[in-house]
Amino acid sequence: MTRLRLGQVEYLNCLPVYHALEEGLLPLDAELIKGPPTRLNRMFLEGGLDITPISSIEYARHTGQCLILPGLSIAADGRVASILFFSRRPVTELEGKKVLVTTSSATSVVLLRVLMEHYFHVDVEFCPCAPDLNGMMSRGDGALLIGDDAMLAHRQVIEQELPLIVTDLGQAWKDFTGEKMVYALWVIRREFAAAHPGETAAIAALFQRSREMGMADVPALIKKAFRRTGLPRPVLDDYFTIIRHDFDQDYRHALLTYYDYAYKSGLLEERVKLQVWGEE
Ligand SMILES: C=C(OC1C=C(C(=O)O)C=C[C@H]1O)C(=O)O
Repeated sequence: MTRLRLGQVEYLNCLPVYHALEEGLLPLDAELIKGPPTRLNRMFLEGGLDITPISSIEYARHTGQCLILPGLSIAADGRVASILFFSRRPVTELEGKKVLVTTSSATSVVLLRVLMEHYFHVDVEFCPCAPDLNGMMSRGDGALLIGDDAMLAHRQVIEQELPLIVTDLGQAWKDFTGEKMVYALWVIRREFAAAHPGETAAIAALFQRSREMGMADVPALIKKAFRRTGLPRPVLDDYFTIIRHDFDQDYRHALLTYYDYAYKSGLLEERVKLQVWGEE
């Protein structure tokens, strides 16, 4: 068998799951490929990765190619702190305005579109843009950022006292639907799972173990996250409390609710069934 090619979102949200693997605390014979979500999505869908976190909206668009690894996601129950919309005016006052959306995201761009249509009731123009708060705000009236980019931009707003309103889309989604939100899922290529069932079982178990070990040593996560981003420790402490990696019934229900809205908004062509490895 050729070496497993494993994707890793290059944000802090993945640290709890990958820390033990990165540190060699668990054995992993795989090539780790880091990148922003949209790059990993593309690589996986082109066959360049065997297992990766994928934006949950991209899973829905390509269910034929993937199986979900059980018990794992990138999610939050309400406020998420890393999916943020920055605007000069309240979101409800943006009718007819242009907003910039980070090219690193797929799920959250659709989440923003759904919320604009069904919750904030405003019609805006969406333009893709590289993730850079200042550049984005110079080109429009709002900016969507995700991951570390969002957290660092939020710091900038606070430290420089920028006159921007920061809307947490996880919180807005919760206020709207009462649901949690699942931003990404770990998926495995169907062909890979069929050809290598033993390795698939081993890697699914390894991820669970790694995540348990990561969450059992939050101070180590915070130390590493501080080295990587320079974000204040209380911010990191808060983040590792609210960012979740569960995929139980509540999260599945929440994800299907999100897919329903994406479908209603014409951003998904079909209704989706979740296909989880080991449950087929
Ligand atoms: C919570 C997050 O989850 C994610 C959001 C994604 C998206 O919007 O497509 C994809 C992967 C995750 O990184 C985040 O990036 O902050």
